[in-house]
Amino acid sequence: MDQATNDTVAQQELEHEQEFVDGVYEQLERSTKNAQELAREGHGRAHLGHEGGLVERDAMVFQAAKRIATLNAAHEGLVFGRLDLSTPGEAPRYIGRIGLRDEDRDTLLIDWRAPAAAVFYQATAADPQGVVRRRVLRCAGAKVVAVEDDLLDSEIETDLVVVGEGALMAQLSRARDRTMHSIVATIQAEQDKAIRAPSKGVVSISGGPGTGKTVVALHRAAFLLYSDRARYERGGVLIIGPSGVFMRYIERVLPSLGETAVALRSLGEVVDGLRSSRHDEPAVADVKGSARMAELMRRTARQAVPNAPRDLRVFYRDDNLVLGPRELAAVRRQLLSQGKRNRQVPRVANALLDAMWRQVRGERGRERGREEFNDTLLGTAAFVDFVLSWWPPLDATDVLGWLRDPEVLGRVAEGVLSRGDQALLSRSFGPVREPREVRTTPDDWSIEDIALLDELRYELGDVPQKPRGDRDDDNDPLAHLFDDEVPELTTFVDRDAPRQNPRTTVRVEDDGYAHVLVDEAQDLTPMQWRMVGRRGRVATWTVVGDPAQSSWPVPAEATTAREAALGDKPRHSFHLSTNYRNSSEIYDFAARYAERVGLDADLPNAVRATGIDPEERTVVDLREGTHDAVKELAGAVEGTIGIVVPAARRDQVQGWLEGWTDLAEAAAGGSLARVAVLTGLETKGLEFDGIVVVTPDEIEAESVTGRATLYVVYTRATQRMITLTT
Ligand SMILES: Nc1ncnc2c1ncn2[C@@H]1O[C@H](COP(=O)(O)OP(=O)(O)OP(=O)(O)O)[C@@H](O)[C@H]1O
Repeated sequence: MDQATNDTVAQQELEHEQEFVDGVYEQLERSTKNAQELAREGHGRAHLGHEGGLVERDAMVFQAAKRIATLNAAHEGLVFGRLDLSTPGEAPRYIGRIGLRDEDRDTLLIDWRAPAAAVFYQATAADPQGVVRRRVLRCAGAKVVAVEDDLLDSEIETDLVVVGEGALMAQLSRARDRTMHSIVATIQAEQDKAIRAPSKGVVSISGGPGTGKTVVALHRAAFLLYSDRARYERGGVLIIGPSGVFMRYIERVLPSLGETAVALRSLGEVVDGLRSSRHDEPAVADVKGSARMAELMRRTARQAVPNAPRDLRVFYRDDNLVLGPRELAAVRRQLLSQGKRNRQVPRVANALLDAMWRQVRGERGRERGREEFNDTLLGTAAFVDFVLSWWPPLDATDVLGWLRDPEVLGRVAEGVLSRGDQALLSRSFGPVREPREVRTTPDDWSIEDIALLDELRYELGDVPQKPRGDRDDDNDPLAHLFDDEVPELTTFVDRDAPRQNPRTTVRVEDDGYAHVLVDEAQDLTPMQWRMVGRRGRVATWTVVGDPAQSSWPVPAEATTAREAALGDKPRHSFHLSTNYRNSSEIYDFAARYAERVGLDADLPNAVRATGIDPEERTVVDLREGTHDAVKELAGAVEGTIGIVVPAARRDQVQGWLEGWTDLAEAAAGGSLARVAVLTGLETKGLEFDGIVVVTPDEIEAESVTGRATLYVVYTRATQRMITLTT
């Protein structure tokens, strides 16, 4: 066929597909209207006047709202695939982001996750699995702009035409914007296997940079929700990634696949009510992340409250009752031997009463009996105040704050941390604060502290919930402490604690999920594995990572913690071997670096060549050199540009960038929005069309794992990379 004929054929195919796609969008409109109608009808049920009507209403409105959300989310690129099969007379199958039936309930569009769509991803020329032609439709909104075909079975006599250059290459060469996109149209066979792996135990997905680990893991989450919706929607799916920037980068993928029932959390946001985006400096982070901190937290959770009263004195009838430090220490030990500290809150008063009752010798006191003794003391303000300040319900943030006192830190760190490590911790926590005067704020905590706080939450336990209904008040002299009628003790937790401390955590028993997906798993510290592990005790897991990109200095310790978190669940491993991100020139450069510095890297195969090698420049003036490099890239690439800098230069370079007005003019759209300044660690998981690496040797020297970080940096660019050395 000559070129003109080729173009005509391609045009005819486009028009033909457009007709089909138009029909699908019309059906989408009808389905949305039907769902809205259902929602309205559901609301009507509430007027039926009986309770069943309300239940029905809730169920109908809920189902309708879910359907409407799915239909709305599916608009962009709704139809993306078509399969022509070798079975004579079988109509082509169209594949979409969601499944759709027409008014006669006949299948119009197959959900990409359905078994009938699997061959779309798995068929190859070597093993066509009954597929003659696979077609990818590229759409802009509802308009079909291109079709890309693969003829898989050339043995079969067919009049099907084949157009396009290949969907994958077209997809890989596109300009990058600030968010990750779904790859439903071009999932590759090895990726598809990991996505559709059965939901048992732990699925680990490994592979070098840019092999699609993140995007595959997200599609797997969507697949699990589709294949076992009741279980995963009810139990929840938790997705953990390294940073807030990364979470924002990936957050659109799942909604674009029609899934919204997923919790996306960075490592600084895993604990409800706490949020941190600040890392400690590497040396401090190494101490805080180490498994030794578990013992330190255990000991801290058992310390006496700083500034708590040291003795309790009450005069009862004829006796002067005194519990001094020794007696109080014995009561403390006895309470702690019965379980977690906060769980003992309802028992504290009784334990103290027991210890004091033993001192009642006077006849008048003995005669009146224990019950009256209890009533009298529980009605005494001094006693109640003592209970509250000696054994208050504790929040993890308060308890971690105790370590600001070097004396407390020295006590709990004895034999666990060296003096040098203790000094690092002290410096990071800052000076002692007056309890209850200067409260801690969320900004006080680093990402590394969040895992310590979680450890403390579990060590402290929850204050038992107020017993309801089945309380045995007669036999439990303290049951009334949990009754609304005794305001002081009850409302301290309910009212004062949340007001003074907006970070009061929810109960630990609410933490579990049905599926936990950990991305960039090679970077979790042992303490973070403990934190994440607690969320997935009964969950199925997907664990994604590349050991060569790890910035944790003691891999063996992290492996042990990871194994403990995953327990004895069965494991299934998948390995991805093609780098879809970097041009082959850029990846060759990165791979050579990895070999040179002795990283044990898993080197994937980069499939896309651009003919442009990365450039290593030596500059006299770094500011000017950076400016010129960014300007050059702004002209050369359409999408995002990353300026990667050592942490110590971040503010400086950010300042330069803000002053470069000529760059804003040069950048497309007259804005610098597509240019970002990041540290090496912050680039984890992200990608940019162009990268300027400012002083790579300084990035490498920044931490003991600086070489792995620099390798990560070298594998972020899709099109162009310039390194600058002075
Ligand atoms: N089958 C595919 N079709 C189109 N694009 C793909 C495919 N697989 C991966 N990509 C693209 O390749 C890029 C890299 O993917 P991703 O970020 O998931 O890789 P990764 O293995 O997690 O990388 P890293 O470990 O380096 O952070 C993304 O832009 C992704 O959309």
